[in-house]
Amino acid sequence: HDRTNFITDYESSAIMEAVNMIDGHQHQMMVFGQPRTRAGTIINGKRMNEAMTNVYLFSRHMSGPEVTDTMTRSAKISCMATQLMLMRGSVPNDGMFQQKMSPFCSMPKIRCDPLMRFRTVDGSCNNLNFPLRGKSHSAQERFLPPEYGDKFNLGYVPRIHSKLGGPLPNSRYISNTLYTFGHSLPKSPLFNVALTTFGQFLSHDVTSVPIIRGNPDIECCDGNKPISRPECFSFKVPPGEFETTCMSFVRSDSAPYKQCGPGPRNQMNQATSYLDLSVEYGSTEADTSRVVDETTGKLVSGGPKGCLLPDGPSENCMGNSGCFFSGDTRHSEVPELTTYHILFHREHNRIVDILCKLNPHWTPDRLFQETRKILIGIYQHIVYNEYLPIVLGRGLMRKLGILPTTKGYNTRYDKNIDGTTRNSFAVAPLRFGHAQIINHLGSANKDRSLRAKIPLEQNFFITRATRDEKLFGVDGISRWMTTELGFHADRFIADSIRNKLFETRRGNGFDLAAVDIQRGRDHGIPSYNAFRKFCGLKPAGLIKSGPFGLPDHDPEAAKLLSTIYKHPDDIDLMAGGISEINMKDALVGPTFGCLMGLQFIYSRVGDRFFYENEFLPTGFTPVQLDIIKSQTLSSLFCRNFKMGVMQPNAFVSLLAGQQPAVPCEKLPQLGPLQLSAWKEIHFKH
Ligand code: HEM
Ligand SMILES: [Ca+2]
Repeated sequence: HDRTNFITDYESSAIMEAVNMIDGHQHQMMVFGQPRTRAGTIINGKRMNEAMTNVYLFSRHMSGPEVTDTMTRSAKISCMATQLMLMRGSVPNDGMFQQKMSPFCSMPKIRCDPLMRFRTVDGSCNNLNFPLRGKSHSAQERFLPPEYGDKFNLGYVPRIHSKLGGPLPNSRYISNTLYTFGHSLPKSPLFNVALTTFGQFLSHDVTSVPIIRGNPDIECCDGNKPISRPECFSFKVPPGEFETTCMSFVRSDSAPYKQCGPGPRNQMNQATSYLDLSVEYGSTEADTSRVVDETTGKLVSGGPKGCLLPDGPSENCMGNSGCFFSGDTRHSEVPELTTYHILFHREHNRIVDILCKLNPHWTPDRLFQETRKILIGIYQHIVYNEYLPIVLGRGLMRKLGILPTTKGYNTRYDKNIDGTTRNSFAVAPLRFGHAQIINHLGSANKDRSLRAKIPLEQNFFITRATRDEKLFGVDGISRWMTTELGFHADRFIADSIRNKLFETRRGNGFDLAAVDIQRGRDHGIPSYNAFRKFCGLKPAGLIKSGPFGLPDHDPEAAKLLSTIYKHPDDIDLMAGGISEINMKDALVGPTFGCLMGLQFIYSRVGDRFFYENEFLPTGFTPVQLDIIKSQTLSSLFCRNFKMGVMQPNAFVSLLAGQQPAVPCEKLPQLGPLQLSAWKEIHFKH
């Protein structure tokens, strides 16, 4: 009994001390109630890097400070109190710690309604025993415990140390070496920009990690000099490559782990982890109420003819062509991505119109929910039936048991599986798509001939091309992106994002490939070799190709890795994974394949509302399910854009000569005839 009291004292005093420290610091960081000062403006006589504005647009806090700041505060207090206790030589007791943290813990205690027919907007209560699993604004899960650089491994310092002592190699140096030297196949022989961008759309559905915010926006470079403050992790770039030799990097924001237990920093995911089109519908009730017209159940539209996304605050985009609004704030990162947002937006509204005629007695809310459920079903089917078989290979999908059947139920739900997005998955394997990005944006005519073409870097967060119906517009862009071949998914990264990401003038941009590596270290992601072992793959013993070295790299990549890293256990997951030889019939190597495979098992098996589940009334009836399973992405394109003709497999370019173009009428339909499976027999009393 005495001992318990003794521990209680330690927990309480560490937590109280942490509260004072964090609140004091938070106060310094934020001038509450003041208008936000954006990057690019002049502060203390100095102009901040304008391209930072774009970084803040991309990695911003999607919800108001009341959501994220309280969440971050709890996480910081937990982490700091853990550190204080460890410094004093006491080990935190989980239960006691959580109990003492509860007044400062902003994780909601949720009660679920087991009879709830539709998935919640924020992902909570998907798992009835663990309501917070996969919920928006919570910490990502991990495959492996973090490896940070500070004494107690709590995340105050990112992963920075080599196993042999000294620092890890510089991220820009890795990018300059590994991502440029050698011979790339210039373009994929088959796959188009629509495949690349679908990956981005899906990424934004499952992960959205904000960077730490201050007011004014945090600057992490002072000219050539990296600024030393806890929020910063800037890195050097060689002279002459960018305007300055400092590349600004702000660390990711954190969220409490479970109910604010003791432990290291864990990064926050603002999106719901589930494949639930939160990109479109939002990840909080507040977001959803902004995108839905509650008088009709439709999504609010905008644009001159009312068939684009609604207008959003112009400060959320660059340029002077206005901004849009959608469930995810990154909608205008590139116009191809906006096109996907508009694709699903239009399909939602089209389905509402039909269901409304079939079921005139349905309320707008019922129309919204039923349509959302149908569209998520179609989307999940596209992810598992069309997208992932290309990325992971059909054979591996079958082996993992995640290939959908063509008809009927395929229930694999397991309430013990956690569908939450894994940190390392979002920071490395899922970013393989960055290698597929090409250097320009285009638009095509109905015969798929090129109509216009502009450098990609002129389009980041600029809505001009999307709105310009004459030259580009969603019709022109969708015809182009289903035709234009993407880059081969290998270790070579396009100039548009490796040297010009977010630039507003020559030289002030970013290197996304280097940032990806740096982000992995920021999140404490263990090394490539640690994940090889986790996957049951042979870890590299030496840094060279062959049986004793890197078994899944070609000699050229292995040689480059050996010039970069001192020790095989230093290799960053991103660098080691993306430079592997792709698996047969896949776009990723075995390590990324393993981690993506696992995550996509969890995303499916851990989702009680997964479309293939035989769970009524949350699931579909057999007839409804077969209609969902007949749908393809190409039919969605056809229904919502002026495609004229279309190839049956939307991701394989017509230029590949593998499939004939067919008239849209030949593709699967989803009209009143098919949707009559949703007609409800309504008994009048
Ligand atoms: C032109 C297209 C794209 C641009 C400009 C872009 C840009 C970015 C940027 C700036 C970040 C944040 C980097 C950081 O600070 O850590 C990011 C993150 C990410 N990107 Fe991309 N990206 C593009 C396409 C893609 C594609 C095609 C995929 C996947 C197939 C993808 C997957 C991801 C993922 C998973 C993240 C992590 C997001 C998070 O956890 O919040 N991106 N991207
Ligand atoms: Ca989601």
